[in-house]
Amino acid sequence: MAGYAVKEMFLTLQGEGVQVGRRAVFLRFAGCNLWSGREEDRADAQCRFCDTDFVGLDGDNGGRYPHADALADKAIALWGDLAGAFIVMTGGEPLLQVDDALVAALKARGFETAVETNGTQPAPAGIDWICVSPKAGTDIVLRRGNELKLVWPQPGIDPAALEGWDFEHFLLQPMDGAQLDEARAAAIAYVMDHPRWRLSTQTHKVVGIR
Ligand SMILES: C[S@@+](CC[C@H](N)C(=O)[O-])C[C@H]1O[C@@H](n2cnc3c(N)ncnc32)[C@H](O)[C@@H]1O
Ligand SMILES: Nc1nc2[nH]cc(C(=O)O)c2c(=O)[nH]1
Ligand code: SF4
Ligand SMILES: [Mg+2]
Repeated sequence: MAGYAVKEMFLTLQGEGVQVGRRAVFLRFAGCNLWSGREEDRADAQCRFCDTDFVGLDGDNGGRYPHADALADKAIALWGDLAGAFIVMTGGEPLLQVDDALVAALKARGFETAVETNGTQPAPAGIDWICVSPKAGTDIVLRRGNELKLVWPQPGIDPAALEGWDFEHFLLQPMDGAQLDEARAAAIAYVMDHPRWRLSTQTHKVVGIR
């Protein structure tokens, strides 16, 4: 179907990664290629630890946007009349939907653009900040960008094997879920032994914002 399927769009602070703490519009696209988003499918999905509801168009400012200008107009309205407009495109898997027209429409409104992606899809040119978060057992085509943010622990991925990829920053993000305390301890221990890597905490969950 034509246009962009958006789960939700809201103003918050970037909670993760090297850009943590920045005021940002979050544009969450509906749908992902590694999980249907239905709980009954989780155990058989390629990505089984997802912390996000990306199903449907029913969130704040969600819906089907017919063209890039409509989506970019809503995004800049959410940012408001301040300098330094910054947008993070996420999902779901944003690179199933982000295209040249959307990147151009966001830039025309003054946005600096960022994307959070699982790396299985190529990225259109012109995105200012690319965060790739690889998932074990998937074919990663996007092996360059600004930050590589690996959810940890993930059996089947050796961080050392990723260090040759073309990223400025390498981060381990503890896997949220029933074993979060153990995951955080494991991530800290890994970083203490491997200083090329740094810890990414999901700060939005700690401070109580979206
Ligand atoms: C919900 S994903 C959406 C973007 C894209 N599909 C991806 O996976 O990168 C956003 C970020 O949250 C991370 N994430 C998902 N579930 C998580 C969990 N249970 N604990 C920690 N990080 C998680 C992902 O790895 C990714 O970096
Ligand atoms: N505040 C906040 N920061 C985030 N950084 C990445 C997120 C995501 O779900 O992609 C996220 C999110 O959901 N909320
Ligand atoms: S790839 Fe991203 S959006 Fe898709 S299921 Fe995994 S963490 Fe969730
Ligand atoms: Mg999130």
